[in-house]
Amino acid sequence: MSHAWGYGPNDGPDHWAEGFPIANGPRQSPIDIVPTQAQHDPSLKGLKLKYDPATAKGILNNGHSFQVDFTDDDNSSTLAGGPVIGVYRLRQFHFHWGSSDDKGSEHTIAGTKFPCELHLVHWNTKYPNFGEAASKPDGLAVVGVFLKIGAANPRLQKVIDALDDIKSKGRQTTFANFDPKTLLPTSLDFWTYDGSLTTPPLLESVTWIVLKDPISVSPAQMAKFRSLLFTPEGESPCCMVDNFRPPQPLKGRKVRASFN
Ligand SMILES: CCCSc1c(F)c(F)c(S(=O)(=O)NC)c(F)c1F
Ligand SMILES: [Zn+2]
Repeated sequence: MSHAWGYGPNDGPDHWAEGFPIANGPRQSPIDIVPTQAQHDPSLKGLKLKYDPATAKGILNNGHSFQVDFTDDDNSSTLAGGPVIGVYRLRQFHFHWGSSDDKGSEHTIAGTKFPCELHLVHWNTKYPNFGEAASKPDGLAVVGVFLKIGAANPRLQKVIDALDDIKSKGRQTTFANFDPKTLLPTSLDFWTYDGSLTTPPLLESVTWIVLKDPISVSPAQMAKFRSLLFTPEGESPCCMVDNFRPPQPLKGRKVRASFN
């Protein structure tokens, strides 16, 4: 039975538990991060991110978001340090955003929503491949970065310029020579907690690393995100907006901060 899911009134986050009962599990994501309730953990190491631009492969409209995929058959692009043990390989990055600037992020900060959130997905090299890792409690590490409305972000422009080629679901094109480190804020201060994928299959395999500082995005750049379609060519067009899951119950989890 196919578990078709989306973000609409009939297949959106309120319905996901029908096909994915883990949606009501103990470590679901995203969450509302309350800075005053996060505990500074001085034992947390600094994030070690090493990304080789040559590993950038392609950009795809997957019908839920768009993703930039990376070759992950060696340790050319990796995450280590921070809250994780060992080395995690970069698999892809993608975004979640709103239909207007007052919503769009998945994580929130003391109830504050951002217009967009970037996710960089990495998998633990103690497992043989991404698929195996995605099913293990320490299998994935996702770096989340908030985007806030401001000046146009030149670091986003190469991604934005590719969107015209992937307007509809299933469209993809090459996307070479890109260093995702250029998308990160100067400070790598972060909050971390144990969570899940925020889209089906909602696997509880993600160590979340949410950066404290946002990067900028302009209204015109956000308009380009919102010009994408959830739908394939030939179907009545449905704008790709509001592709975010709302915050989920913390269920006793602790959020740690790498900073004071
Ligand atoms: C079967 C997963 C394919 S890779 C992937 C993804 F495509 C995705 F969208 C998210 S997310 O939950 O939406 N954001 C963290 C992930 F975590 C992922 F690992
Ligand atoms: Zn995501």
